[in-house]
Amino acid sequence: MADLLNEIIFIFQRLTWLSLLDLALVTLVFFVILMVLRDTQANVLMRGVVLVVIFLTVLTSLVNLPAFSWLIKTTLPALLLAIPVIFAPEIRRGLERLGRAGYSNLFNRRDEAAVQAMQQTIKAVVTACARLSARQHGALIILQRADGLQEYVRTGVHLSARVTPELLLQIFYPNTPLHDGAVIIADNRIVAAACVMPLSSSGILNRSPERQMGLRHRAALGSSEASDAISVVVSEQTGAISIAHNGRMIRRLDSERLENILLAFYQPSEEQGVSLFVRISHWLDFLRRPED
Ligand SMILES: Nc1ncnc2c1ncn2[C@@H]1O[C@H](COP(=O)(O)OP(=O)(O)OP(=O)(O)O)[C@@H](O)[C@H]1O
Repeated sequence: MADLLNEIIFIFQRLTWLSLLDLALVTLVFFVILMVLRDTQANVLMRGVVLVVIFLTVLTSLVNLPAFSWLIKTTLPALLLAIPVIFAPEIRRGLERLGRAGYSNLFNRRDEAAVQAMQQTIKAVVTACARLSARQHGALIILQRADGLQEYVRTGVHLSARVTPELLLQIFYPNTPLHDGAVIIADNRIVAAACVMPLSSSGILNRSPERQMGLRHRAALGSSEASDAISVVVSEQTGAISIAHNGRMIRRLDSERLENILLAFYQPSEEQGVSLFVRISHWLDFLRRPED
């Protein structure tokens, strides 16, 4: 312990402006990495790795374990190299998001027409969901945000149509050619129907009291894990409307709550409020669940 303290004092005594700049650059690199990995599964792994590295460094500096130290020194770089390989898709998405955030902040001032178009799209989705729910017609609607969904659009039937409740009702009418799969909405257009979305592997739906949740809900959750899209799902069995975002699902929404949540997601200046709002909704949903 005394050795460690001496080492720390030794390091502080030798601090210069240059070494401070050196430290600042390393901190900046870590900051950028964490920003890129924010809200991805790689972030959780990264935190785990950092904790393990800190723990092992402290352990090997406190206790003299030569063989163990050798093992750590030789395996750790390989482990660090493996992370970008394992999480290549998440890192790519994070970098894309970072690039787009800078671009949209600089050049994308939302005009009134864009806001109105977005509100109309949300209204159409909400109206369609309310009717689908009343008829107990299953539906899965994916609202694209910053992350592109082209790879999933390719799995479905290309449409490029205006978003209207009538069209959504028609698409999800049982036993019609397009009713199986998801509708993807991007830039206020229905770009495709009957799309195959990624299934969630997080197991959240299995851990929930509602074990009957099947593939449609897993696809809704999976889409929200694989991108920043918002999934709206109407259950064929119960007519219940749910929203999935960022790997979380808010269940049993009425039209008003659905509309409020969707509108909140599209208010760029209220990012903080959105997450708080969604968290509160999620919490209320959790509290309500045992009564159902
Ligand atoms: N990967 C997928 N992408 C998009 N849609 C899918 C996918 N897998 C299944 N679906 C849709 O989900 C339907 C099957 O739903 P299932 O009954 O298993 O789900 P559920 O979550 O229990 O929903 P519901 O409450 O509506 O029955 C399929 O007919 C198909 O339309």
